[in-house]
Amino acid sequence: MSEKTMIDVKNISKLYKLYLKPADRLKEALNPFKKKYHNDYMALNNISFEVKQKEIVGILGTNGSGKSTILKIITGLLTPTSGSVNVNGKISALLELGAGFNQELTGIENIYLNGTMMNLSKEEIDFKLQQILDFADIGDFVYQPVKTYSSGMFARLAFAVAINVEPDILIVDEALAVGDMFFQEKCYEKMKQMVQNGATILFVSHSLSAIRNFCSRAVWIEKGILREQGPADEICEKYKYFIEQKEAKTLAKSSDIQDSEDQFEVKLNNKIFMKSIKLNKDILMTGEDLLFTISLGFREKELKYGIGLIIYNEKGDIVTLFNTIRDDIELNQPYSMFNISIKNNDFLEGKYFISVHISDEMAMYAYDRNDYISEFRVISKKNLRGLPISEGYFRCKHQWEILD
Ligand SMILES: Nc1ncnc2c1ncn2[C@@H]1O[C@H](COP(=O)(O)OP(=O)(O)OP(=O)(O)O)[C@@H](O)[C@H]1O
Repeated sequence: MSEKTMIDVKNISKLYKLYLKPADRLKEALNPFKKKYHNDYMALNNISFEVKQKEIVGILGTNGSGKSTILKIITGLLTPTSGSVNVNGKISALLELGAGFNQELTGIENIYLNGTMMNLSKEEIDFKLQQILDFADIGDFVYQPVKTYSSGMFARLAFAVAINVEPDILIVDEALAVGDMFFQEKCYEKMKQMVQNGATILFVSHSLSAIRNFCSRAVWIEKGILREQGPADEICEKYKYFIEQKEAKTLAKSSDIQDSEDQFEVKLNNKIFMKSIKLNKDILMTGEDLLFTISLGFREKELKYGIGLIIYNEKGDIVTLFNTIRDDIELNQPYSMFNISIKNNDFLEGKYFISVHISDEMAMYAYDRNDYISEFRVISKKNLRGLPISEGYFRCKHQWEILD
């Protein structure tokens, strides 16, 4: 492996000033006695790491730990409060879905817009256009404004552009999470090829299995502090154990919580945020009813939104998900409480982790994301001989027909 350093992050810190009300900013600026109207918040605290050429480095950490902030600093979208970043080559970044795209322009126009931003000439983009369209594979939608795209289509186009502009460094922030499995596989394959040809990849994901299978090394950032870095599987093991302990504590706390109490710290910037999630049971048998109750808070009333509940297994793979957008349920006014019920659950033996995402109605922008915020344990039902009724994570409802 080449030893050339492609990204050198040195002692990066990022301090945010948190104002309770927008007016406080002005009050502070005008106060003759320099009275402080804000709280300091260290989103990143003295982070250092290097990424060498042809490495695939995964960044992990719980929600709000600073993963996106460090990526934005590396790509130059944010300036650090202190420290320095040296980048050796052309970066192509897939950060928030939608960043770098103009919603009013068509897919094709956006390809040209993005190509130009990556310093490609019109001729170079003409040359790559077919490749990009083939990879995105979204048919005639490329002639429609991207605001009409589903989040999956959007991810396809954004990804197709990002990898086809031949970057030295590709930075991917959770962008693949919205794509379908087939497309994800295609992207992983393409990224592996890029690395063989000399590219370097920095990759944020909440999926431990994605980091374990895809990355050579991992950097774990927790609450703004670099907790560990090293071989991906080693760091994933440590992180998994950390999450388990953390969730055990959350669960113990959540069973004491009464109705009106907010389970999570209030997020000052979110227009919509999750206040709590409750489960009717945290240990249950296959076949019992499962009920999730999610309560939300709103800082704005005129919003369209969607809620998704994702269930992961212990490896971090998605077992299933429920999403109002995918279920064609329109939410266009503040509703403070939601029940999701699963009758006669089909889960098999194991521990399952829950994430709750609240997004805009296109699932492009996350108002609030709470990953691994709760869990439940399922005990498999046994058959008459005492054997578990099946193996795996899920047993579909089915019927045997004996025909002869
Ligand atoms: N513009 C901002 N002003 C104030 N605080 C901010 C701002 N942007 C981010 N933060 C805070 O900085 C912290 C780090 O945010 P960041 O988005 O980098 O976390 P993350 O690890 O990417 O989280 P997630 O996994 O939820 O995407 C969070 O607590 C967030 O609320």
